[in-house]
Amino acid sequence: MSTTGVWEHEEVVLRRGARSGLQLTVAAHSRALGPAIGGCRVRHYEDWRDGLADALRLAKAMTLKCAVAGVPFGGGKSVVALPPSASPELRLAALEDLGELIGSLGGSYIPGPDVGTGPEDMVVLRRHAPQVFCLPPAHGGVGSSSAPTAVGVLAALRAGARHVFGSPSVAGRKVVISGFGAVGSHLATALAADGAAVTVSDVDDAKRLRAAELGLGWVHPDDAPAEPADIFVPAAVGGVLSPEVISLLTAPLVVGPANNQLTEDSVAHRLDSQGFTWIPDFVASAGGIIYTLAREIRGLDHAGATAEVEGIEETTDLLLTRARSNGTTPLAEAITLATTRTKP
Ligand SMILES: NC(=O)c1ccc[n+]([C@@H]2O[C@H](COP(=O)([O-])OP(=O)(O)OC[C@H]3O[C@@H](n4cnc5c(N)ncnc54)[C@H](O)[C@@H]3O)[C@@H](O)[C@H]2O)c1
Repeated sequence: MSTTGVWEHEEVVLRRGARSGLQLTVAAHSRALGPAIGGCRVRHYEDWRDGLADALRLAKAMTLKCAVAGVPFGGGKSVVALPPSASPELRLAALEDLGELIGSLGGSYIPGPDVGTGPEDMVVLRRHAPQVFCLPPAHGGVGSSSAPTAVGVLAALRAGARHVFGSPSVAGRKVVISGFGAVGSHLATALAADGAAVTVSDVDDAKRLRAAELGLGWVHPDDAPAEPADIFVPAAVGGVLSPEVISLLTAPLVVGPANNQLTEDSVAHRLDSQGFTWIPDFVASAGGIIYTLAREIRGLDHAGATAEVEGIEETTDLLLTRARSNGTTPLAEAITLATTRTKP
């Protein structure tokens, strides 16, 4: 099972929105373990087919994420391909269209926020869809899952640090975080509080001031992978780990929340053979779904749900140990674990 293959999906629905005229995609990769869950991505693509490709890739990654996290759901994703500088009215019309499309699937795909959407947008989808995740607290949901996602990344990071440096502690370690957004800023403050020397990076240069206020270093995004560090944290967009970028990397441990970080699966072998330990993104970034499902489906309180997110440390530890003893990569071990769990 590769994470870059395209047509393995159970169901892919394409529709032109009646209100917006925009192209909508809902992809359900696998429902072997339960309904497909995954975020709703609303952004500009050069071509709507790039949005379709994104939905296919991301839905598959969600299948892996759910299976490794041990939650009874499958992988899905929805995408709205916006034109450049879409008006708020057009965006709202597209969300209404998408809600209607999701509603017509009868609960077999359940959306949550993703790039370009937030908890308030789930209120719009909920008008049509039987179920959504991460509604704002005022509407009965847990709201943004970026904080628990960061808790999960820190758990994976501790396991990685134990394997690479012999200690889970980040005190005195240099950490470079590429992407100073919702998850990246939670990570930066937590790691700095634990004694790490943190440098952040973002395409939005306006965030430089915030970094300085927090006493964090700053590096231009193009230079982030080459910045000398112990730990590199991809927390922006996917497709950042290419053979070219790896040739510049200095940090022996790479772990972060960005989805689909590798340009292709073979990059995992390249990372491994060049002495880097890369924790698969779908393992490290599962904190948001683990937390949200624990709260919204099982009714656990914040402490109980957070404790489940911390379990990512044990999962990561298991995968790294297996990779080391089997002479494989953490990606291969994670895919094996997911495949075992999703087999009929
Ligand atoms: N928020 C969650 O709960 C969650 C869960 C799982 C995975 N993720 C993934 O983690 C990543 C970060 O999520 P987020 O919620 O913090 O998103 P966000 O949009 O809040 O932050 C992303 C940041 O990355 C910056 N950025 C964009 N392109 C960049 C580039 N090329 N180099 C450097 N910076 C760049 C943006 O300006 C933004 O500040 C995304 O890939 C997301 O899909 C998030």
